[in-house]
Amino acid sequence: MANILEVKDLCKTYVIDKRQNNVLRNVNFEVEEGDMVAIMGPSGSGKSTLLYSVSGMDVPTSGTVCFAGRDIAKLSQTELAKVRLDEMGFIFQQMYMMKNLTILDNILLPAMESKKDERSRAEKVAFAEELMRKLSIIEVADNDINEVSGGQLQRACICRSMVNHPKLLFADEPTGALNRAASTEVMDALGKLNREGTTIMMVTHDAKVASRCKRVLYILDGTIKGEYKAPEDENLSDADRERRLQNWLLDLGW
Ligand SMILES: Nc1ncnc2c1ncn2[C@@H]1O[C@H](COP(=O)(O)OP(=O)(O)OP(=O)(O)O)[C@@H](O)[C@H]1O
Repeated sequence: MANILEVKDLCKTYVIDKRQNNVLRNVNFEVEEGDMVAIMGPSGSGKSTLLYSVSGMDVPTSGTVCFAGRDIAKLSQTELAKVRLDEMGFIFQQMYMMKNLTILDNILLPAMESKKDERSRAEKVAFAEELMRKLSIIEVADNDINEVSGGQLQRACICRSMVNHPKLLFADEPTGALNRAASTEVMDALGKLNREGTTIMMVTHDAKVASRCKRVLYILDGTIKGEYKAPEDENLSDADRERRLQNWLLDLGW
């Protein structure tokens, strides 16, 4: 499989009141097409900064980020905005949705903005509905955003992030605002999309969530301290997977 993301010697420094905060220090990693990677680490270790720096939402201080073979620092603002709209999907802990639109219309928004393809509105609607059916939320298509559960709303955000067929889905604490049952629904949805070929990179502090990923990168003080590969044995239970990851994290001082 080809690499969809290649990160080399990535550094990010914030300067506040002349004090330097070296938040990311020479971070190196790759994400292959079809992968599902979790970034874990203590609060303040740089997880979100890393996600934002590699997805073009923030500008690194130094180092390179190659997305689908292109160095994103070399793209103009317009080109980067187009790449982010057409080729990347984003899911956040806070589920930013437009209050005056239905769930379906919210999901359609990025498709309506995109100039990538020649799909008619009817084809875009059909695809949005297909995604909603896949993630079991088709029954709330015409609901307002305050007429659905937290788990349904986050699954709607996932549909919205998928509507332009992204090459890579970025998620920042996608289950952070959800209870355990809703969190399981969301991880089931992301797992299903990954098995169908979607590449996913997410930040999470939750080992149960991370244990559903194929790889875990552990970041501490802005440096990747270790990489965990989930066992491929399909007979392992979810509890076993979580226990193994927990043990690995404990060894790293989690
Ligand atoms: N825009 C910013 N300006 C200045 N400092 C920032 C900014 N964003 C983040 N930081 C600092 O960078 C460091 C890492 O923050 P970051 O949000 O990446 O950590 P995190 O691992 O995602 O934490 P958490 O798990 O608590 O969300 C922190 O010290 C934070 O204060």
